[in-house]
Amino acid sequence: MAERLVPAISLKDFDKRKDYITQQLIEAAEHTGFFTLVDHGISKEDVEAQFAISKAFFDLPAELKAKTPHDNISNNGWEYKAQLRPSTGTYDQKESLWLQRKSHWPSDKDVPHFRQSTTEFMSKCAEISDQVLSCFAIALGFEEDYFKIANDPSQPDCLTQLRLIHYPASEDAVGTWRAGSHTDIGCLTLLFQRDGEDGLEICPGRESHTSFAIGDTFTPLPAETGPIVVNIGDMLMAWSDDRLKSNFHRVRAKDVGKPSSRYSIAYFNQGRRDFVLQGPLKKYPPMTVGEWFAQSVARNFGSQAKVAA
Ligand SMILES: O=C(O)CCC(=O)C(=O)O
Ligand SMILES: [Fe+2]
Repeated sequence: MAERLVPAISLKDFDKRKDYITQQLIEAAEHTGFFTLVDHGISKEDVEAQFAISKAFFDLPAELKAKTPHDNISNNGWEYKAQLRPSTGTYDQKESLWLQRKSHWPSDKDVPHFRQSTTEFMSKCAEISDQVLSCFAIALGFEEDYFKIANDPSQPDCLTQLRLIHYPASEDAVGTWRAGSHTDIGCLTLLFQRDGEDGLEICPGRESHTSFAIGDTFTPLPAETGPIVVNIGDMLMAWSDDRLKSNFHRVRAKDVGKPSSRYSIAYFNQGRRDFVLQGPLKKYPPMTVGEWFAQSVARNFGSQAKVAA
């Protein structure tokens, strides 16, 4: 394990401080890889409320969760220990619910206020993502709203998703991978954690030397309710002509004792399917986000051929 700096970047007074925030974001993205956002506009209470909604869903009996089944084509819905990781050769020890604005949602009868609260949470995540991505757009030499347009979640072809995740407590989890090492396929991920539910470990893309960072050095990133952990995905790496590297991360069960449950929430900015993706230096040929995704899924998941972050 290595000590690594994970800078905390404040989004306070974003419009007034945008130039300075842009400098901080690009410095962090180019050098440390991971960073956290504070003063981002989602209160700690709102994050806790969203986690409470997530827990209420995962506490439902399996037959009620299965009313929102996972669909391999859209990658939306509830999956239980179904994500096979090439890095570990085993299934991640977790269940998750993938959502898009227009996907199939759990009913409010099963989880009161689920849809409205979660939709509002997604909108706030979209606003924060737009702020960060507009800074990256400027630094990369794109128009300021380039990523906002490329990633507009109100458009029907937008692939952006929210993922509620639960790693169940288990007697036999010691030494297992709750989530195997990977980079996210999309553009930019906002990750919410809860106080005390550690397990996330990171390895910046710049410091990894193997295809899944196997054998590379990882650093634990302690869980805290409030700050948002941000990581760059493969799509933004391609879109920046590899200037901003995607970052490896994994979730490990504790080595001793019974690991308690862990909840996390990830918001994946994944672009609009029909948008043509190309970096400002044109290092790679132009390709639609949809084509790029299909290639990336085949590379990362081979025969399992399903979209997963
Ligand atoms: O639960 C976490 O902290 C990580 C989740 C994650 O990496 C993913 O879903 O891609
Ligand atoms: Fe991830």
